[in-house]
Amino acid sequence: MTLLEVRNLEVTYPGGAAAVRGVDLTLTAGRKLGVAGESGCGKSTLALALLRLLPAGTRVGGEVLLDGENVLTMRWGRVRAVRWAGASIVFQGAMHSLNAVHRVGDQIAEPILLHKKATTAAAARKRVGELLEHVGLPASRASAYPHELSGGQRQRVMIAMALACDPRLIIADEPTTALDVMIQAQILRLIEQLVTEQDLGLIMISHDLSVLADTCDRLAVMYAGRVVEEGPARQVYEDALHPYAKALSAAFPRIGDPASRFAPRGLPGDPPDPAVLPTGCAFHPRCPVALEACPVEDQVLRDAGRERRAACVHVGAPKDARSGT
Ligand SMILES: Nc1ncnc2c1ncn2[C@@H]1O[C@H](COP(=O)(O)OP(=O)(O)OP(=O)(O)O)[C@@H](O)[C@H]1O
Repeated sequence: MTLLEVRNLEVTYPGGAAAVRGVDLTLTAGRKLGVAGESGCGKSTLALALLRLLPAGTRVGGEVLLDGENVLTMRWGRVRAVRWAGASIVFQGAMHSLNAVHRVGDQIAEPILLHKKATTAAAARKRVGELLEHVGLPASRASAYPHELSGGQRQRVMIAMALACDPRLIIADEPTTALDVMIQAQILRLIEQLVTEQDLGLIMISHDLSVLADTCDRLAVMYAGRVVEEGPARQVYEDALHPYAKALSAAFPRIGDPASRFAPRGLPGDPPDPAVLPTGCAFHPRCPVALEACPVEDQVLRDAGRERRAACVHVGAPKDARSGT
């Protein structure tokens, strides 16, 4: 069953930065969608837009259908009910997301009481203990302050908090970026396990394509606010169709491929300023296979077969148009 359907989502910040442009995404319960791309491509903006967490004055268009209800047009009272209980976000860097002066148990209990998942303090404490154990921490850690926990433990607390009101969708924005590799792997396995056990939907955001390819079923690669490629995660990672997705995946060394370890290929140039985007395909100034038409014609996602889509003139184009300039 479709859990989340994003249709033609557009986000423009005050000042004119077009951070998300015409994004369409679909997610089914129990499935994991990765969203990848360089810093500034609009990943976090997309996550924030899904739960209407963007700053006042931001222009948002399109539809975000969560269990069939459009989050973008619902009343604020309903939005507050949907946050935590319908969908919740795990942000990167738990130290900044947790309040340093409150015990972590009290912080997890807050949404539980607010959303009436427990009506007494004792029942909320019991639920906090269960949640902590569920994410691999002893219930007794509820009395700890954030600084008394390791980075991995704090991120487990954030995950427990995200699960507190039994959401159907978890949005994890760089959930392991601040952690060392061993702990990162543990947290990723935990998230995967919880998603499968509880039949949740997961949107995981990362600049690291290899992490997403390992964790997710499908992968969407963003560039300048647009999804430029979307498809089965391993295929997009190992055999990308869009030149940007190809460059991004080549930037990560592969286990078992010593050549790629020593020669990661970077992409020249920087992503464009979303307030002043290049004409045509926004990737054309950096694209190694741009054609004459690319500065003129914008590209949208096109069906590329085998459940894959890409927004490139070379995908689904007639053969004689495929020679690069
Ligand atoms: N509050 C804001 N006001 C104006 N512009 C913003 C605001 N927040 C983000 N932006 C701009 O929107 C664009 C997308 O930012 P966003 O944080 O969504 O990218 P990202 O892909 O998540 O990057 P990162 O990986 O660095 O978090 C960037 O150019 C950023 O500068």
